[in-house]
Amino acid sequence: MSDITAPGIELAAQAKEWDAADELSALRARFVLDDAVYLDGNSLGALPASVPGRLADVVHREWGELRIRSWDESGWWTAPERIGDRIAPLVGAAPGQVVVGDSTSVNVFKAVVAAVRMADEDSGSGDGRRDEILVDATTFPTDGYLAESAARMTGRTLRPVTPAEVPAALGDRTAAVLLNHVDYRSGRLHDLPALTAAVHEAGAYAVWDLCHSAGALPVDLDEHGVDLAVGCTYKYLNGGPGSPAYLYVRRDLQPRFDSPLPGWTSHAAPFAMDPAYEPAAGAPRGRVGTPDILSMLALEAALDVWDGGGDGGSTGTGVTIESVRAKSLALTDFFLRCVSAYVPEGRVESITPVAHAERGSQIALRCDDAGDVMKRLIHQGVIGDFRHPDVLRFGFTPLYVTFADTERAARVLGETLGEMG
Ligand SMILES: Cc1ncc(COP(=O)(O)O)c(C=O)c1O
Ligand SMILES: Nc1c(O)cccc1C(=O)C[C@H](N)C(=O)O
Repeated sequence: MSDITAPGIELAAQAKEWDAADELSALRARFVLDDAVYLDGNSLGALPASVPGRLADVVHREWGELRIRSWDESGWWTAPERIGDRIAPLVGAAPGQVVVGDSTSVNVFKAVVAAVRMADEDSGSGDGRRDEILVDATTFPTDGYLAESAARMTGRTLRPVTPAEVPAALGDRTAAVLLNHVDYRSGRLHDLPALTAAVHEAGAYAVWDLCHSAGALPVDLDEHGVDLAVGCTYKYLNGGPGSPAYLYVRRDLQPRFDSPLPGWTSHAAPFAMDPAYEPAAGAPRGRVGTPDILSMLALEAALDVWDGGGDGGSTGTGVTIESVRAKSLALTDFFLRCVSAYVPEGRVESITPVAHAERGSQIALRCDDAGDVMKRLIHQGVIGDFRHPDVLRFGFTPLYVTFADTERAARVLGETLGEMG
């Protein structure tokens, strides 16, 4: 039914030209995709083609045949820190500072409590003089819930403020600040370097949630002196549903990282089974219990996409986060251009900033009847998601989303809204 208009022909031709010139275009073949336009990688990344074979090997050989020996011989025991070191370059961290495990929610709790304990240690007496935790008032709810519990447990007050209000809210009462790098709803990218510097200026600790930025844009944790960071691996890192999250603890803070969940796998000598707890050195201090090996090794295989692996390296494509960011911005710019060409005037309003410095890798459009609109889009093979009460969210994963996908998504959106009147 699509009646491509003159601007439509021009946009479709433009998409074709950019796809042909795209240095990342070969990567799409490394994912299991169909004819649908998949713009929900900011919720659940697509399946990397390397994962099913690797998981079958883990199940049949490593578990089925080697059984208990795999903890050593197949490297299961050290998987959390080994895979942490695979994620580290994607978030600008030198090796030895990222450990994989648990959910983002659990890691938020560990990081916020540990940050407050460090603030207590700084003030000497541990008397709770720094009695406030600031939290992003617009955060994905789990971070707010966990920060509230962390505050209650450490005897602090939780103060929700928007990221823009953080500099003015900081002071000598602030112990820790929990922020999102990219807002899950609007797609707004917050100024991590400036906000981290402001938190430090106030003598407090910065905890960043990287769920919506890691794998989509440079984070540069080490360069900006971030204290602690957490993030999930099932969005832009394509680790699979419920794949384990990660925790970054800056190297010089590791000896002071006092986990509120000191499980036995974070012990310096776990197999000594010592009743007295002695924390491991380095990133493994952030571990809790037995790692979830199946999910973790699926994630490890998924990360092959980044280093030209997954196909034996035959394409030899080393993917840089900078090239991913450049394509992400080109895709979201192009989507906004196509939306203004195809969508009836005034029917949607972008709540994602136009400025590149303030944009993550998604476009969020405010739209009447957004829930109904998204159902119709999905029915026509354009998969985004709906966020209550009126937001259409479209996530752009540069590893597999094309410019042709982008043009088609906007065109179908325009047609759908045109039909709905
Ligand atoms: C910013 C942010 N933090 C945390 C989470 C969720 O964490 P968890 O993996 O613990 O469900 C999400 C999405 O689910 C998120 O978008
Ligand atoms: N983690 C999710 C899940 O288990 C089920 C459905 C959605 C999710 C999500 O990741 C939601 C996502 N963080 C968001 O930005 O809305």
